[in-house]
Amino acid sequence: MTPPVADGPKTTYAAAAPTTPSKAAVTTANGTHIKPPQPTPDHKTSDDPREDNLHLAIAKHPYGGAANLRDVFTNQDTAFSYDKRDQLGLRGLLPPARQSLSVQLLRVTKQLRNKSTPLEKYVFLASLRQTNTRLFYALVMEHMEECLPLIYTPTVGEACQKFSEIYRRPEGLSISLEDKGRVAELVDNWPVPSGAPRIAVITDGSRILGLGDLGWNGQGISIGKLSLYVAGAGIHPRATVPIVVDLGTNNKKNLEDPLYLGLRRERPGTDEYVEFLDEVMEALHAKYPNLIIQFEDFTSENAFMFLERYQNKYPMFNDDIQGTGSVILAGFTNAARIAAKESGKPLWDQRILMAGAGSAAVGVGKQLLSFFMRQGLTEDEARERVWIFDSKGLVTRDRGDKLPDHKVYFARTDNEGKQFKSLADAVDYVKPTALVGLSTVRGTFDETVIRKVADMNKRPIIFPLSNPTDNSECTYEEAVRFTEGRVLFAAGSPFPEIDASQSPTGKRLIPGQGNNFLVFPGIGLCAALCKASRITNEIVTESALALSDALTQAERDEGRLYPKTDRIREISRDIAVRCIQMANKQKVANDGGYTASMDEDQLRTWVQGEMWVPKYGGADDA
Ligand SMILES: NC(=O)c1ccc[n+]([C@@H]2O[C@H](COP(=O)([O-])OP(=O)(O)OC[C@H]3O[C@@H](n4cnc5c(N)ncnc54)[C@H](O)[C@@H]3O)[C@@H](O)[C@H]2O)c1
Ligand SMILES: O=C(O)C[C@H](O)C(=O)O
Ligand SMILES: [Mg+2]
Repeated sequence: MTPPVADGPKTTYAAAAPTTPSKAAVTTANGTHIKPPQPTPDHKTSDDPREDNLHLAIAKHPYGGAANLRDVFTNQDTAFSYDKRDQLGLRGLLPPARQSLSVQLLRVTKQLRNKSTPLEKYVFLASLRQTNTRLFYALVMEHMEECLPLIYTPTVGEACQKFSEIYRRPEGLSISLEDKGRVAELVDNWPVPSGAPRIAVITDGSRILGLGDLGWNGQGISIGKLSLYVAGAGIHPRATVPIVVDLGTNNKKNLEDPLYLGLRRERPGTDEYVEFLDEVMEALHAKYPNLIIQFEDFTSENAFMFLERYQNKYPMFNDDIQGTGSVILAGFTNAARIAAKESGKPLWDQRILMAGAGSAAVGVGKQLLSFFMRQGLTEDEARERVWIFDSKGLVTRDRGDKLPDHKVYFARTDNEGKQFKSLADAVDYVKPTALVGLSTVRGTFDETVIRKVADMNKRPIIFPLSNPTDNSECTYEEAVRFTEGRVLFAAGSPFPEIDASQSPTGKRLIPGQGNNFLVFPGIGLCAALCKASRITNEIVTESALALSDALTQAERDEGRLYPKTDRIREISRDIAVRCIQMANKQKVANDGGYTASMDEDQLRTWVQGEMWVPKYGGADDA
């Protein structure tokens, strides 16, 4: 993600030999025999030099010497062999000892653990990524559960709030409104000598987690999400582009902060905004036609507007609407199965009350409809089982305020003129089996609310999903205490487990983390590998079903609703496989029939082989 050395000739790349399953001819649905396409070394579907696959092998740096130490992708630091040191002119530029990646890992793990605050750890990890990318990813992958809350929620939230203050080196692409009319030039400046970037995460910084408008500082979110694409789905780090579109900020604190690195102006009106985003999307797509663009942390109205505007035009998706919808559908399905089994009620007999009516809540609400519809309910019957509640109360058609478009679909018409201003009153009225929190407000699920839902249900489902941790509608400890340990729980940010000795049930209790990071890497991996021309709603729903199916019996026995996070690569691979199959079914895969020609096992082997692994030597070596 960090640009390579700015001066000197560019690093050259060559594609590594891909792993391809051996295949004989296959019979198509219409009975003709086709030989699977013989993939070129990088599965190119055209001769366009930008159509590289995920393996971007790095050849020797032509200028050698110190350039190899400064290029974050080729740097091996103390692991450079003595031969390589001679070959590259590195003698004398490194300490005499030669150490392996595993010894380097011991050192950086120690250095990480010696930092006292999460933010210091974040800065340490960012500096490592900006110095030796492979070592950074090896560290993150070896200690996934420890590093995830540092490079992602909750610490990434604090990092974004202080992003200008903790700035060390530029990372990613910053496209500001002042670049209007010349965005293509900026995109051209992105340093990828050969091979194309495959995944971009783009934010305008206007709604970072539950922390509001952070302006340019939101770039930390794009970087954090893409780190998970690499660590969690094996996208090559060189193939990722974190983007912030800086249109100014309405955050006074930032505007008055002398260290703030973004544009010092307030945000423009919608027309200017849309015109600018159109230019950005056109420029990115023109240069990189297969680039998958993930929209992240836009204010809800803009999130919906851009999804509608671009989803049938570019390979893009909105993570907060679609990724969140998918991950919650998966966890909810798993929770509902447990609740139904223990209560003896039918699986579809769920009533979901959502606190929050923004992009995340409406995205989740819409995705949850497919849960009910798979049980045989019609769309209208399914919709009747979802209530949304915002800062003004239960969302009804006759509440008296003008509802934005995205709330209208779930606005109730069956409330007989009654309005419900407090969540506790809404709980009495709705009698929910499940509470889903996407309100950004800590304490929304207070003791009264949780106890009411606990009284109504044998196994209440409570998902406080707002991020970061301080914005979570309730803590795990509270949910457990107020339900005597009966809660089926998932939160957006990680919460600690409850030890058997502290647990009201006498058993160890494990909270779920219902966060879109469990699905977006797999969706993106699918789209990048099959060169999807669109990311359809069906692909997103398939990612939820694949995630739900990924839970093992051992994980179910532990009471988990989601797979363990240290299995993220396996999960992303399996999600990618199912999504590629769906992409082929929907004819949006654009790889010349290559992935369509494989059966599921072959596809899994191939996807696994395409996933980048941080190591020295081999294709990636300097
Ligand atoms: N877990 C995940 O994977 C995930 C994914 C996406 C978003 N989120 C989180 O969801 C939150 C919301 O995101 P968004 O884009 O929808 O934001 P948003 O600001 O558009 O929506 C917030 C909604 O909450 C409502 N609200 C405010 N105060 C409330 C209260 N006291 N009670 C009930 N509702 C209240 C608002 O009226 C609004 O409808 C953020 O904190 C974000 O971090 C989590
Ligand atoms: O970034 C996250 O942790 C999840 C989600 O996309 C959010 O906006 O909160
Ligand atoms: Mg988000």
